[in-house]
Amino acid sequence: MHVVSREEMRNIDQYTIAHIGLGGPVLMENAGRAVYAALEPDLKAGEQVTVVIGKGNNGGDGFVIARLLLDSEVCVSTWLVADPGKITGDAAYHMKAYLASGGKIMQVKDDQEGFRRQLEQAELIVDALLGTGVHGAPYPEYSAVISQINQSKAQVVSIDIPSGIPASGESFTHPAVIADRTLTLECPKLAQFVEHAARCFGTVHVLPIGIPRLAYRKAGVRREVRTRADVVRTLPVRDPFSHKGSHGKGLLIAGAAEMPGAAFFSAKAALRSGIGLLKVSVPDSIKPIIAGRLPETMFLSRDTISLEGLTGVAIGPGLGREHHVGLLVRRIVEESGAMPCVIDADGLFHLKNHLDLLRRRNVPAVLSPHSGEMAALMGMSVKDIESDRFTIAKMFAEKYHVYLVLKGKYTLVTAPDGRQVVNSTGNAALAKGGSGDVLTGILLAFLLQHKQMMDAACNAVYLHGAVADDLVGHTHSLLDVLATDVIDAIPPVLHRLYGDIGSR
Ligand SMILES: NC(=O)C1=CN([C@@H]2O[C@H](COP(=O)(O)OP(=O)(O)OC[C@H]3O[C@@H](n4cnc5c(N)ncnc54)[C@H](O)[C@@H]3O)[C@@H](O)[C@H]2O)[C@@H](O)CC1
Ligand SMILES: [K+]
Repeated sequence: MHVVSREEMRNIDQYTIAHIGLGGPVLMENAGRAVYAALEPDLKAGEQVTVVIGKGNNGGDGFVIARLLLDSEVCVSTWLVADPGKITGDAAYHMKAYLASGGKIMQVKDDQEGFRRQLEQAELIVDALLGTGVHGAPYPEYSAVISQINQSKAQVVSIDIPSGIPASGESFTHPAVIADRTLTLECPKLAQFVEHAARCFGTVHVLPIGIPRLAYRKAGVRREVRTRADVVRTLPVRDPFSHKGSHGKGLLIAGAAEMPGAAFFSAKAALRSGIGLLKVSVPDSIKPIIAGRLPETMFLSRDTISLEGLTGVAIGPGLGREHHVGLLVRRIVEESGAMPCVIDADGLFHLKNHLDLLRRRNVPAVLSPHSGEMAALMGMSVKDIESDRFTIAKMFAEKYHVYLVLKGKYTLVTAPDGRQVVNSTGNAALAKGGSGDVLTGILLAFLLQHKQMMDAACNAVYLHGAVADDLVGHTHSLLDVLATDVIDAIPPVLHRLYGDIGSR
């Protein structure tokens, strides 16, 4: 499933209308029908439904929905923020069809009191005020209606996007509808995955409206949401004649005297994610503790690290920030140029003023910062990163020729060529020390087993989140999931994913 900016959505719509020949009114009818079908199961006879309509095509969708509601058992009332005489194009087409079907229109500006009473009675509000076409802060008459909607006790369902939200995920301070549910048309818009805006969406359902995939290709959209089907299609399948050397020989450089856990979490997660052979390098002082708990691994002393015979490396979790550690990180990044190299946590810290090393590698490195680490790498604030994740990630990955795994509620994986994938799994249980170390281990293991690095990174992130979802969905709460729980719960989730591969 693609994720689009406002301009990309407009280009997709235009291509579909101009070159595929599905007219604007047809797409609008499809949109309205899809929304109606999503609403229908919850509609109750006699329920007060208020459809609030703006001047553009989002309002046009509202007219289709209102027309279909006329023939249902609910009591529908339709309110316009714009002057009906100023409604044009496809929206006017559907306004006429609505009126000709027996529908009535009220204008908010003509009956403010009536509108206020209507919102008080309403059980469901359909927000078709503004969609992807909004520019800047909603005009005053729209802002007033938005705040009335937000004060109402009714359930609010926004069509395509909560009104007022800039679709491309730009930061904003103006009012926007806070929806209980958003019925997004055709495909998610960037704003859905950007924190401030994302909080306004409520539950999201994406409703196809019949746009052919060719239109996305023509519009050059290269951003997707990772689905379970994508993971099942791309997970590596083991050759029955394979041996341990076929599944990667990895080295993990992690841990410090005061941070032994990080090395353990990464190593154990790599082992649980299928790595063939794993060597671990930790300081000698903590080796006895780690070795006792990881009998499946071999150990390399920090003083004699060599990459010979290895097929991949991960460096960073719990490494510490001393000067000599920085030298090691930079040496490894340079020497591992011909194999995948995952860099996380303190590894990223030590790279901050040496990012050019990344560009010299033959095999792109995989960096997995959270927003704080990304902010430090870029010399920006976390807020700046959060408000423009997609652009910053793309710029960074292209500039330094890396796979960037920008962690967060919607972890975003960006390839060196700018392709982007938004992860769809995971929850706030992962907001805890140790979670990132687990991901580093899964990343290392998957990079050494997948054909494509992008698939490896996306599948690792998906699995990590899916395990947390599985735990919280069955036996745990958002509070009590530990890194060790995530590692231990990898097997049942992988088991089910591999169960689905049989039929691929
Ligand atoms: N063929 C298409 O383009 C389709 C569009 N669809 C719907 O159309 C929407 C996009 O339609 P539009 O591009 O007409 O735009 P919108 O309906 O999102 O809003 C733009 C309208 O609001 C006005 N406007 C712009 N900035 C404003 C502001 N700050 N305050 C108040 N009004 C403002 C503009 O004059 C324009 O009339 C989508 O979100 C979707 O709901 C769907 O019907 C599917 C087909
Ligand atoms: K809307």
